[in-house]
Amino acid sequence: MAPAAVISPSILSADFANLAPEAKKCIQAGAQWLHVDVMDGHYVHNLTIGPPVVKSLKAAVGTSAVLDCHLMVTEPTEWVDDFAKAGADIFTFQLDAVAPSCLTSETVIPEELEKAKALMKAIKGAGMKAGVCLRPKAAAACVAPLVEAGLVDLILVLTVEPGFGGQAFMPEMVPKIEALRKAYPDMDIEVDGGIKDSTVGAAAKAGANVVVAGSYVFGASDLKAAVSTLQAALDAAAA
Ligand SMILES: O=C(CO)[C@@H](O)[C@H](O)COP(=O)(O)O
Ligand SMILES: [Fe+2]
Repeated sequence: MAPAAVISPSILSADFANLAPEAKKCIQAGAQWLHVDVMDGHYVHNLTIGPPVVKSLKAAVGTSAVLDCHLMVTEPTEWVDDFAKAGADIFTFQLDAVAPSCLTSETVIPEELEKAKALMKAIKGAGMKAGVCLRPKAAAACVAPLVEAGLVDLILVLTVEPGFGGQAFMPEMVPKIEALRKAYPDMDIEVDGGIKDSTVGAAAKAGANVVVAGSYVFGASDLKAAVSTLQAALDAAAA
């Protein structure tokens, strides 16, 4: 069965002084997940959200939304337990943070592959779903041994360089989404970066079933209409 369509607004573009009401507005508008961009100032030059904020967000939304945590950090392994305790549902890490060979080769070198596998086992062992993120330069083929090992719950395709919201969608990432959907018909494939009314169709038609959108959703004059537009594009692609 094809995986369910999901909208995951990125709270990076929310008003952090009003995070709980902003999150609840998204849920009331029909969003099923909330995307939490975690940046450590090392992997990318930005500092955002850590476990205390995830804990408060979880307390505010309970089980009404999945907390979809996207970790752009240099040492994801160090954060598994803290995010699990805070209430993260999905822990997605940058594959190149643990396996930099994915940026220059279609095959991850064995030592790095073992590190990625150990991390994913730890994520699942801590009770979270394990996601693997491919930044634009990371080769799609590199996820194959991880999927074959049964460790991948979600593949996130970044359609911008990591670090900031509000960047332009990279259309050259569409073939990567298509290749992953062809290889993994039942996998949650998430697209993240520059998603709005004019770009969501291409990502959805290529096979993404989970769409992240930050500046489009929180910058909209009508947040509910923005979420509905994204949902309609996913529904049209699935039909
Ligand atoms: O992970 C990232 C950026 O590194 C994203 O989740 C962005 O925060 C999405 O923002 P928009 O491109 O939708 O404004
Ligand atoms: Fe993200």
